[in-house]
Amino acid sequence: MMQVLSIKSGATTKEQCLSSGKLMILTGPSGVGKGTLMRTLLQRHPELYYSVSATTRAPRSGESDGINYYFVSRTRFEQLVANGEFLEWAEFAGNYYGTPRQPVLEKVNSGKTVLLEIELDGARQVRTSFPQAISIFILPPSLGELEKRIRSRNQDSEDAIARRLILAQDEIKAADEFDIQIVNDDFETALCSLEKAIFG
Ligand SMILES: Nc1nc2c(ncn2[C@@H]2O[C@H](COP(=O)(O)OP(=O)(O)O)[C@@H](O)[C@H]2O)c(=O)[nH]1
Ligand SMILES: Nc1ncnc2c1ncn2[C@@H]1O[C@H](COP(=O)(O)OP(=O)(O)O)[C@@H](O)[C@H]1O
Repeated sequence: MMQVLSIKSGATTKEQCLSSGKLMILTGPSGVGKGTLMRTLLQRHPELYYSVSATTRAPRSGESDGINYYFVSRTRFEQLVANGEFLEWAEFAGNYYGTPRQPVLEKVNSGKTVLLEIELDGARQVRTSFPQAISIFILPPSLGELEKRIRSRNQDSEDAIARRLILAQDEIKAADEFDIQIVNDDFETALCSLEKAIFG
């Protein structure tokens, strides 16, 4: 089925013709388990395409450039914004994050299912540019459990944790804007719901 999409690129707007590819947006507060769900999903379904974002955040231990993120300086990120290289971008907890435009469009146009794991502001931008995108919000069983998970990861400073917990409350309030809500309480159950959302 052919779909005509309107893609906003900075000040310009252009139309793209997509074949059967699907664009899935996955959003949820920090620590809810998005990364863990994504990793497991990609292991089980290597045909899915995960969009690697650019960020100005410093790499965490175990993260690699080009795999988890493209780690760039603020200056470089701002150049990429100015060149219209991002499908969407946002500032989150003091750092920039953005989705490289070209690979996502190429993969969707070639019929692939593309997964974007992005925060709320970026998700809103993509939903405006791609109304056909399917958006999923991952919820924690409680705020207390969310804090436990962020801390158990043992990767963020107290300041980063505090910022993420404040942002989490606003993000959770927006869950109803999304097409599908999944509570990540039992991991396997959440993964199964995610698979249903993606594969129907
Ligand atoms: N808008 C936007 N958000 C992103 C992008 N990449 C990652 N994020 C989001 O940025 C937030 C922070 O990510 P990260 O620093 O890896 O922290 P974590 O969510 O606590 O693991 C998360 O909500 C991510 O989903 C992107 O390309 N664009
Ligand atoms: N269903 C779950 N139950 C308990 N712990 C979980 C669950 N899902 C993820 N976690 C743990 O929560 C922590 C945060 O998960 P992570 O995937 O890094 O979150 P996010 O990418 O959303 O910030 C990790 O230690 C992960 O192992």
